[in-house]
Amino acid sequence: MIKNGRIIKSLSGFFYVETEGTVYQTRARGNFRKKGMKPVVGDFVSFSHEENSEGYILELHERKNGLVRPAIANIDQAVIIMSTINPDFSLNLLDRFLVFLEHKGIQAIIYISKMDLLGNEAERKRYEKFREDYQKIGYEIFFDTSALMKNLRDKVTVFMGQTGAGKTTLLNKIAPEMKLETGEISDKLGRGRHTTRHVELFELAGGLIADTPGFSSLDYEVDNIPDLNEAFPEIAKVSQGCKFRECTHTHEPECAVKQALENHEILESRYTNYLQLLSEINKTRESYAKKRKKQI
Ligand SMILES: Nc1nc2c(ncn2[C@@H]2O[C@H](COP(=O)(O)OP(=O)(O)OP(=O)(O)O)[C@@H](O)[C@H]2O)c(=O)[nH]1
Ligand SMILES: [Zn+2]
Repeated sequence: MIKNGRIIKSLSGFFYVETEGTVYQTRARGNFRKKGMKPVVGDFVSFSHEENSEGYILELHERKNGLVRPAIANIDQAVIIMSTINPDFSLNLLDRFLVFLEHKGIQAIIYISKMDLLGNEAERKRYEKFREDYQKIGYEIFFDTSALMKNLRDKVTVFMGQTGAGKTTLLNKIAPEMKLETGEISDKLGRGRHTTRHVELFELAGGLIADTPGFSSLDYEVDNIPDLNEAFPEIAKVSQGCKFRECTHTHEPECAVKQALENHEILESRYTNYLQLLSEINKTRESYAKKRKKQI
């Protein structure tokens, strides 16, 4: 019998495919590897299933997006967890996460942890202002878990953030009954560099979530993005008014982005981070070009 479903877990060569509330243990047929395709958690697949025997994945359906580490496909959204302190809040890091997600076509949601550690009202106001600014760009920002939870329903969500930002704490708050499992994911699996990653989607708050243990900064490289402009939605929008279509918003005349910056319609920190990323991307390109020249 042939069925369609979604891979919700991959472990030791097996893929666990869920369809209509039942999970089937399957393997991938060898011909996927030959084609350089590998099923990953989140993939929609067709698979064969016979009574009392192992199923086989027959076909991978088209992916809308995917991450390499952890290997997950068809992600609806990512919650970026940033702490106020310990580690210190950084707009630069936040913008890097956002650019990475824009590039991947994954909707970003921002959650600020450790708001309770803020010293006074003035500090809190700064975060309110930051929330206002980023909401204008189009990003949702949450300071508390209950509002965040409502946004997890019917979505496949990944959580990302620096070590110590409070990922595990947040997951435990969202689903206290999962305490053991999140502890298990965080402590035993996928921590070491060379351990095989166990990837799994859990049902949580009416949606599916993937914890992403040991997500390192290398996993969200942003120096290979072909069109940085597009990864900054507010810059992309304004740049339609630039005189030159290929405007990089650095030195060109009649640049609408620089104009918007002057008018305080674009945040200075966003523009600074844009410039920094642009220069990193250009450096990477140059070093590739040099390498290629040497080979020739
Ligand atoms: N006061 C306060 N402490 C928090 C909050 N969230 C997390 N912490 C603390 O911050 C530390 C790190 O939190 P974790 O949840 O382990 O962070 P993590 O992102 O899972 O870190 P890794 O497991 O290293 O990836 C712990 O000591 C938590 O108790 C918060 O909202 N308020
Ligand atoms: Zn421009």
